Amino acid sequence: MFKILKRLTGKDYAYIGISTLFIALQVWLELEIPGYMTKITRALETPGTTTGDILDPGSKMILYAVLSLFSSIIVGYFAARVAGGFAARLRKELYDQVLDYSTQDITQFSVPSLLTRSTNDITQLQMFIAIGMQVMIKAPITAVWAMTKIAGKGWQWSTATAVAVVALIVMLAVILTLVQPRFKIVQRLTDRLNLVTRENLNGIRVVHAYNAEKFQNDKFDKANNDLTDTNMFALRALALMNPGMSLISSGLTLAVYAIGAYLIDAASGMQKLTYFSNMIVFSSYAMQIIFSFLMLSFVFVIMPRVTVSAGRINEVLAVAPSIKYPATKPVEKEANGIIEFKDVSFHFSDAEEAAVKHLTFKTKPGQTLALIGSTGSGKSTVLNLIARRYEVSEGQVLIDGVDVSDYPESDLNDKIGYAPQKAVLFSGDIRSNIDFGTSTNKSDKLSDDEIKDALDTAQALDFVERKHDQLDANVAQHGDNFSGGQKQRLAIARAVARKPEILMFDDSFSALDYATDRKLRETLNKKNHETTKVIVAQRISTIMDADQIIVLDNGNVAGIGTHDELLKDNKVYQEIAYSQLSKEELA
Ligand SMILES: Nc1ncnc2c1ncn2[C@@H]1O[C@H](COP(=O)(O)OP(=O)(O)OP(=O)(O)O)[C@@H](O)[C@H]1O
Repeated sequence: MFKILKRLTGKDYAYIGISTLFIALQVWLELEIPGYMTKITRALETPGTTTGDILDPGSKMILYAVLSLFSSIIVGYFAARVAGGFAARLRKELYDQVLDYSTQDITQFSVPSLLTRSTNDITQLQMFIAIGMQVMIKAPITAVWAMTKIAGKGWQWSTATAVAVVALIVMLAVILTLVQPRFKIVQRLTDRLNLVTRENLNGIRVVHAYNAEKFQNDKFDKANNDLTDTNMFALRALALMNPGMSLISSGLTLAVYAIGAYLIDAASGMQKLTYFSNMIVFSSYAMQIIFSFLMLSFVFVIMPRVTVSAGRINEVLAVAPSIKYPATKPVEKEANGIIEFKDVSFHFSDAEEAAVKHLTFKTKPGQTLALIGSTGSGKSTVLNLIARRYEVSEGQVLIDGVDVSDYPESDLNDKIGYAPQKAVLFSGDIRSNIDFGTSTNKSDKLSDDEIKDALDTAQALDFVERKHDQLDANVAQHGDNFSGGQKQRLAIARAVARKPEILMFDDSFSALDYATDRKLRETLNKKNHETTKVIVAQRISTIMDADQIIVLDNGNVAGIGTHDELLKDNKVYQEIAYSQLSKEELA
C-alpha cells in the first residue's frame, strides 16, 4: 500500500498540508464548543442570569459550528482533488503498462482481472485516500486534543475513558483479523464474476443457439453465490462494528455519569457545581474521543479491501513487459522487405511441445510467401514471430538483415502491415478504421483518394460506396454492423493503407469467395509488387501462385518450395491439395 502511495506528488502533499491546517482549525472550533456549554451550564445554575448572558456563548457556539462546517467543506474539496488526481494517474500508468504487455504477459492475469484492477481496485484506493485524508488526520488530532482538555478533571473519568479506548482497539483488531483474508478472496471472486459475465455476453448468440442458458446461468450463479457468501461473511463481521461502538460509547457515557453522581454526592457546597459542570464537559469531550475512533473505524472498514486492491495493482505494475525494445534504430543490412528465419523454434511457456520447430527460410523483396498446414500447425505463430509479438525460443528472425529484437517497436511496426485472423475493427467510421495509427510510410492524415485506393485493393470499395455515408459510414464496436467477409476486407485495407514493406495476412481470405480472393491477390500483386507478402491460408487456390510455400505439420516444417515442387514430392502438401482440388485444377 505504501509503495503505491509513493506516487503522490509534491502538489498532493501541499494539498494534504493545507487540509491538515483546516482540519486543525475545525478540531479547535469543535473543541471550543463544550467550553461555551460549561459557561451556559454555570450561568443557568447562577441566580440572576439574564437571557443576554446565555445568548452570547450560545451565538458563539453557533458561529463556531458554522465555521467548522466551512472548514470541513474545504478539506473535502482538497481530499477529492488529491484522491481523484491520484486515481487518474494510477489508472493511466496501469493502462500504459498493460498496453506494453505482449500477448503472453496478458495471459498471466487474464483480461477480466486486468479490467477489475484498473477500475474497481483503483476506485477502492481513491475512496481510501478521500476518506483517509479527512478522517485519518482529523481523528488523532481530535483524540489527542480532547484528551488534553479533560486531563486533570478527574482520574476516575480518565480511567473510564482509557478502558473504553482499549475495548475499542481490541474490538477493531479482532474484526479486522477476521475480515482481511476474506477481502482478498472477494477481489479474486469479483474477477471470476467478471470473466463469466464477459464470456456470456460475448458469446450470447451461441448460448441462445445451443439452448445453453441453463448451463451458463449455473456457471454465473456459482460465481455470484461464491462472491455473495464471502462478501456476506465479511460484511456481517464488519456490521458488528457499529453496535460494538454504540455499546462502548453508551457504556462510557453511563460510566461518566455514574462516576459524576458518586463524586457530586460525596462533595459539598460549590464543589458540587464544579463537579457537575466538569461532568458535562467531560462527557462531551469523551464523546469526541470515542467519535474520533468511530471515524477511524470507517477507515478500518475499507482498509482490508484497499490493502488487497493496492497489492493487486502493484502486481500488474511489477510485471515488466517481457518484450523490451531498443531505443535507437539499427542500420539495415539488406534491401527492404527481406524476412529471414534462421533455425527458429518457439515454445509457449505452458505448452509441452514447441509450436514451431527449426524453421529456416528467406524471402526476397516483393515475393509472396505462403504458409499452409492443418489447424494448430503453427502458421499464426510464425506471423507473430515475424512481428515480434512472441520472442523466439531458439534461432533468429531477421528483417532486412537485422534481428527483429534490434528494432525499436515503432520502427518494426512501420515495416509491417498485419491483417489478423479475426478481423479487429474499432468503433468510429470507415475512415478512422483505415487511417489508423501512425507510420513513417504514410502521411498523418490519409486523403480520401488514398483510403479509397486501399479499399479498392482490398476489394472493399464496392460495399463501402454502396453505403450512404461512404467513408463516414458508422462502424459499431467490434465492427458488428459488417459481415465477416466485409470486416476482413476492411482489415486488409487498413494493412495496405499503411504502405508497409511487409504485408501479413493471417487467413484473411478465408471469408472471401473464390473470385474475390483471386481478384484481391491479383490487385495486390499489381499495386504492391514491391511489398513482401506473407499469406496464411487453408485454401490451396489462395497460395498456389506464391513464390515460396512453407508446409507446416504440427510445428514441423514438412516442406518448402513452389506449388509445382511441393505437389511433385511433398506428401503433406499433396494430401491438402488433392483434398481440395482435382488433378486438372492443380495442374
Ligand atoms: N497462447 C497460447 N498458449 C499456448 N499454446 C498456444 C497459444 N496459442 C497457440 N497455441 C498452440 O500453438 C500451436 C500453434 O498455434 P497457431 O495458432 O500458430 O496455429 P495455426 O496453424 O495458425 O492454426 P489455425 O489454422 O487454426 O489458425 C497450437 O497447437 C496451439 O494450440
